[in-house]
Amino acid sequence: MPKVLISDKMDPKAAEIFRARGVEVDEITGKTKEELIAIIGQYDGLAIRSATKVVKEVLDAATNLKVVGRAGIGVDNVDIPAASAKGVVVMNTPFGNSITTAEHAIALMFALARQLPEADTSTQAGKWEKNRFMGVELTNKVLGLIGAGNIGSIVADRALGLKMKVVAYDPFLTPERAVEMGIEKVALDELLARADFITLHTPLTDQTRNILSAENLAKAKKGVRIINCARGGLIDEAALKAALDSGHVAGAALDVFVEEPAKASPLFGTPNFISTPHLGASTSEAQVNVAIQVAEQMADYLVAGGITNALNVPSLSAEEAPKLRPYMALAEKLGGLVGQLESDHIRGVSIETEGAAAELNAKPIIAAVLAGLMRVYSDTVNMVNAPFLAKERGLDVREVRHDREADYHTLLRVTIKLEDGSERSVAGTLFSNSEPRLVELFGIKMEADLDGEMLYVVNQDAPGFIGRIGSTLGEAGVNIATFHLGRRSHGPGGEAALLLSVDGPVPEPVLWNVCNLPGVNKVKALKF
Ligand SMILES: NC(=O)C1=CN([C@@H]2O[C@H](COP(=O)(O)OP(=O)(O)OC[C@H]3O[C@@H](n4cnc5c(N)ncnc54)[C@H](O)[C@@H]3O)[C@@H](O)[C@H]2O)C=CC1
Ligand SMILES: O=C(O)C(=O)COP(=O)(O)O
Repeated sequence: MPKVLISDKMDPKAAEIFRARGVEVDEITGKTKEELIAIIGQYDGLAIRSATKVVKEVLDAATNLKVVGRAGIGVDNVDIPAASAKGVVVMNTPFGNSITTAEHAIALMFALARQLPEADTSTQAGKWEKNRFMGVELTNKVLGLIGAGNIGSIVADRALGLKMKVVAYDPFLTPERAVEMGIEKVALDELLARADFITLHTPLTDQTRNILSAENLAKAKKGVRIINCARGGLIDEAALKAALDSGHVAGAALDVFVEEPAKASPLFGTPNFISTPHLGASTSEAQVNVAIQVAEQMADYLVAGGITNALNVPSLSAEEAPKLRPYMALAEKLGGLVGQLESDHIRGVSIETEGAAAELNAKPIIAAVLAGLMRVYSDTVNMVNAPFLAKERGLDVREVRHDREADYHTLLRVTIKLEDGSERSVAGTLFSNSEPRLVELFGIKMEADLDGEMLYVVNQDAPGFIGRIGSTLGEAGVNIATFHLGRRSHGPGGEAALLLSVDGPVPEPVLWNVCNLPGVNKVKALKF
């Protein structure tokens, strides 16, 4: 039974779903990195929010881990390249908390416009400072969105309802989408020059880090008010403090900080500064949404191999999965065959599909070929890390779809390009739409199941050879389960190949005996 650790506070629905789906679950929150490293080895899945930092050292200790599920959106607390290299799927729940977070941004915008927290503190202190708190109206003000994705577009919609004018800086926002949203797409400098309020809704990346730097804050309109419900690190906090002190920025509301938990920021106590402790996603509705989604997605993967909302591997929808699964099994076997036969000299691989196979989503099929191919280098290779490892090794991976009449209703061909420029190709099909079957091996037509322990023999076609190999194996107590043969030329006497499946591994001395039989050119034990 797969086992999941929930390491951040999560709605109880998550644990309920895991258990209902046959996944064992432990909820242990608030662990330090060292404590997490000590226990992570026993888990197949790790369900997190923003507090758990899934860094490389944690992943290195996670010897059984298959999936990290983020009950929320931002995954900057997960080392995704390290997870990919370890073959761990990283998934999030991209929509479950977006309305809630957009509402928090709007709440903070109102709070800034009317100085609500300070007015509340003063009133409850019995001061009744009616003349101290003069606010600004939102109607007709310009709201500058930095990032107009899911959350940004909900903020825009709500702001338009408040009769604000919305401008957005987002290099990936198409002009058509901007028109559809009723907003104006602008360059960052123009946004800075025009916005009365700026709200940030981008992920934290190398491009967005310090997007509101000292320089950009200086370009902002005097009296601007800034809201950040996205990530600490998007604003230079020291520069923001200086701009608030000088009055260039009239107010700032931060839900997120460079360092969290933020317990001693220089911003604390600054007039017109409002903060919340990363509450953007904290409503009961959003937390139920993300808990249900993350548990369903992780259970789908751990129990049934379905992949939804993964950030480092192509998705496999519930509709696609049953159709693709036999192809992925075929792809992995063909990759495994060429990998075991030619592991040392492969420079490139081309994956060709024809017939029914050419209609399918090729990404999972390619990943499965690469996983089979590279399993010879490490038995921890899987569909997640295989494309990553292939890239790291400089393997040239190509996909070709053929739209032509073929001998088989569906065919997958894997061709490897070797160091010396030569190519070798294997091909397979599906029998009864579900059973992977080899149909061609390095130019020799041959039908075989690639399954269990096998022996590959290349020999000179000559009478009596099959009898000799049968007796050599029989004398060593190796039972032959199936026997497949083919030859390169149509007539006798050329190169022939044998694929035998055997009931157990063939011991090394027996392999040598087979190798020493007259006419044998090559022998290789294979395992599928
Ligand atoms: N405070 C909180 O509790 C929460 C914070 N978040 C944060 O909000 C962020 C945004 O979430 P979504 O809107 O769902 O993500 P999204 O992926 O739908 O939208 C992000 C937008 O940022 C844009 N973008 C990327 N690089 C950019 C750049 N260099 N300059 C300008 N725009 C750029 C993208 O094109 C995209 O449109 C998340 O990455 C997460 O970090 C999300 C949920 C809750
Ligand atoms: O979903 C996100 O990106 C968030 O930042 C929410 O964070 P949380 O799950 O509340 O720790």
